[in-house]
Amino acid sequence: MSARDCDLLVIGAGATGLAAARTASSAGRRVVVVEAARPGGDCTHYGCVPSKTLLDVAHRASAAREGRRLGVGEMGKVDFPAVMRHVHDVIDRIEQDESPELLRREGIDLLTGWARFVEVSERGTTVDVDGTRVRAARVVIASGANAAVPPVEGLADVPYLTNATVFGLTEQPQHLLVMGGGAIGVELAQAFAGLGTNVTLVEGAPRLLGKEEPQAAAVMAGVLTRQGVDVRTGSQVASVRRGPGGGVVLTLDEGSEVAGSHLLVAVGRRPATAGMDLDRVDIETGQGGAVVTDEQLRTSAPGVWAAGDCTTPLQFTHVGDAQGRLAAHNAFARSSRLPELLGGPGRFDPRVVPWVTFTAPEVGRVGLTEAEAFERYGARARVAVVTMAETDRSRTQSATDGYVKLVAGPRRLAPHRLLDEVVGMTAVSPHAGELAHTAALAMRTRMLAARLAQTVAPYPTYSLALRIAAARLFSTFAGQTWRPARASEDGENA
Ligand SMILES: Cc1cc2nc3c(=O)[nH]c(=O)nc-3n(C[C@H](O)[C@H](O)[C@H](O)COP(=O)(O)OP(=O)(O)OC[C@H]3O[C@@H](n4cnc5c(N)ncnc54)[C@H](O)[C@@H]3O)c2cc1C
Ligand SMILES: NC(=O)c1ccc[n+]([C@@H]2O[C@H](COP(=O)([O-])OP(=O)(O)OC[C@H]3O[C@@H](n4cnc5c(N)ncnc54)[C@H](O)[C@@H]3O)[C@@H](O)[C@H]2O)c1
Repeated sequence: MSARDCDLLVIGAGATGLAAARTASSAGRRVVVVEAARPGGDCTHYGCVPSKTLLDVAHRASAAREGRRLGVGEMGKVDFPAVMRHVHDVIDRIEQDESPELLRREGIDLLTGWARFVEVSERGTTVDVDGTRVRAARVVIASGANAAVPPVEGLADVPYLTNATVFGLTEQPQHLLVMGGGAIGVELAQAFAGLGTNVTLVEGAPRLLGKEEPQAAAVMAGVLTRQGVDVRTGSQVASVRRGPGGGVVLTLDEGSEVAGSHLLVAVGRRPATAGMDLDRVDIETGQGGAVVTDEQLRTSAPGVWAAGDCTTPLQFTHVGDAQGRLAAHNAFARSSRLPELLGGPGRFDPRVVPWVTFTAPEVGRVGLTEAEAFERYGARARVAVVTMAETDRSRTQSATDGYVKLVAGPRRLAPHRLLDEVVGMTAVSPHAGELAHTAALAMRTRMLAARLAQTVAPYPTYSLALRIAAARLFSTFAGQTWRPARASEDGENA
């Protein structure tokens, strides 16, 4: 049996593991990364990259078809196999930034195989990788997550797709059934519909995008329906069976049936923590098998940190990247008494994490929803909304679905309206993700919301809608002003 020694062993070469490995190697540590499959993980191969590429093509196809209404000649015919080749070309190009050769040049030793814990002690950790023993002073677990498969009757007996297989399609599905109306379900429903597939989207909860403002979900349900997606909310899939001529038939809990050629299961993601012998070394796991960590990303075992999708409900690449860097930093922190900037340990703060659903329009979000702000501050939380229909940029782009909503809250020690700060933003608009970063910057720096109102935004941009929303927190603009936040989830506010 061969053996290796290193300063840091990272389990998983996804976005999180690579961030940890690169942080430690650039600080001069000897780093080994163990990866069972290919470097890049879900984001590069089965997640962000293929889904955003597919959405981009679908948006182009939809725009080309819509162009007829605006006086542009007929276009937008889709060659599905060529689209999928393009998706894989993009993956291949991005994969080059994570290749084993490049990692080696960065001083990172990539070991292919499956990691299992053998022993953890104050002196270090031993991990087995398909027969090779790796001894490491410190370990970061970054093993990611897999598609959850619900215990629905008959599901195991029919062919179904998940994010791990849907981007491997080479023939266009004629009718795609999507189970789950969260981020994956909504993005891929719009992508396939834009490419010309019939799509039925079945969501068990009363509305789509359950983590977002109800108004955002209502806008997206309207947009998808207009694009031809059959949106069934409040419908649980009770059972699944093969269709008579192939394909799949879903029986919904209210008794109706819906048939399609393909089924995509997109009902959430489960931390990938099985098969690593975590219990053998007393690494605590919690809900759904997630590795339990503290704010410094320490696990219950000495010398072992964990980060990214295997630990957090915030399953995003940028969170994995931030946590991976932090875990590697903390693993070699100079003293627990020093602040992070001077080499002490840092804490992960989940409050100011933006995220984006990359539909058209995008749904960008950071911080609290209106209802969450009401819960925290009561009616002292204030809300200002600008609709896309009143935004000149949206009018010039014929993209008037959606709105920007800014939520402001009082400062604890200076509770005066003029000193309110931004505590949340939801934007449903083109480029909403970019607005989410502006709002995140305002929150991270605890900027006065009034400063956002005072900052000149170029005309005509979507950022101007954010500035006008900020202005409405303090005055009346075009006849509209702020209102106190409400607990109501009735979707009537936007
Ligand atoms: C369809 C889809 C679209 C998405 N779109 C976005 C988006 O637009 N923006 C965004 O921010 N996020 C998006 N996400 C989420 C994002 O992909 C994940 O948050 C991110 O990839 C998590 O990175 P990770 O490194 O923590 O995990 P992973 O990428 O899952 O990497 C974990 C790696 O660990 C390896 N591994 C696991 N166990 C072992 C073991 N015992 N031994 C060796 N190797 C092991 C796995 O093979 C894997 O490569 C999307 C996800 C999906 C599914
Ligand atoms: N743009 C992005 O950043 C992006 C895109 C895709 C995924 N992601 C990440 O991946 C995570 C997982 O995405 P997801 O969409 O799989 O999960 P999700 O948790 O966002 O949504 C799953 C949905 O499935 C529904 N559901 C559960 N069981 C069901 C059933 N039996 N029948 C019908 N509906 C059912 C739930 O009510 C929920 O609305 C996201 O939360 C996000 O962290 C991010």
